[in-house]
Amino acid sequence: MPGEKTPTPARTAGPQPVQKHNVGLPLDTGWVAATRVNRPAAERHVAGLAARRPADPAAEAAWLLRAVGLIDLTTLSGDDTPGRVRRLCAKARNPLRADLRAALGAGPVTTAAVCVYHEMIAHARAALEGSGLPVAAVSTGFPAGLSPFSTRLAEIEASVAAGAAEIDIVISRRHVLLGDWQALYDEVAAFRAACGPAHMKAILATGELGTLTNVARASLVAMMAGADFIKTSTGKEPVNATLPVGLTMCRMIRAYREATGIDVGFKPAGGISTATDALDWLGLVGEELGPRWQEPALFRFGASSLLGAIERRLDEIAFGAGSTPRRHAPG
Ligand SMILES: O=C[C@H](O)COP(=O)(O)O
Repeated sequence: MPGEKTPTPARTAGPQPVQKHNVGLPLDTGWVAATRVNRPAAERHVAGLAARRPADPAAEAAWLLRAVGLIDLTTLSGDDTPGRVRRLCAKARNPLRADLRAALGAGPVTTAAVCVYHEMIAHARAALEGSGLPVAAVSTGFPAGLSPFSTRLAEIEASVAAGAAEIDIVISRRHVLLGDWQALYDEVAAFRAACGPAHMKAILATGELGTLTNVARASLVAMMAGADFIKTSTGKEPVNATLPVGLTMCRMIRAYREATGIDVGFKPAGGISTATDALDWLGLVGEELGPRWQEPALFRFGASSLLGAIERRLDEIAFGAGSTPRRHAPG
């Protein structure tokens, strides 16, 4: 692990196959009510992932190269500037140094996308021109999702018009906490309609949903309402992506697929910042959903600092321990 076999070292750089939209289902409240999750069982299950990380450095490097191609490289800060976004996009186009790729025998690689606030879409689009890399925009009053509903819809429409190919919406947590599944369904379905041709990722903000049962039910309702991806967190909650939450969401993606034949993508996000985190998440989706969920059409890491950590670990593998301080600025 993570997965049945070592992957090809690096995915081809550039545009990736686009997954068809999830057409959704009418809200099935019976299915939602019957869905429950046992937290101790979920915690026991994910505790085994560490033991299944790749044992040899070549396999680890291959999985880490795979992980680079799955990152939605993100900046979501109040002090974002066009210059910061341009530097981020340069990194997305060319995430690993040529000497490091050569030492690892890897071909060209890019991240999966760049993820920014609405105001930065035009700058990201300009900086990514010709690369085929999509721009994802967080939306609907990210991160809290508490602006007026009409404003949230207008924000989606403005971001699609500005060229965002992927829209990361946030749900109203209160609908989950109050068990108002119809309100959640209606909200996500309206967001889906506003996205038009853009792919929609539904951020559940799982750290604010209280229980894994709520995470499972919210996942199901978001998929019924047409989410193309379900995403754990904004990165701004006190608790962001955790493996028990990830297991729960993967199991719901599997259940939805078994019931409908529709593949919904998964995006863990928030606090994923080490190479071993990346290996554990890839192991989880490989075990629960299979190798198609280790490709960018169905899996993304939402992360601002994961790429640097992977690069440092690949450096150690390629050039030996002690290489990192010479090659990377601290931090
Ligand atoms: O969607 C992406 C997250 O906001 C990134 O969170 P992070 O800064 O903890 O990696």
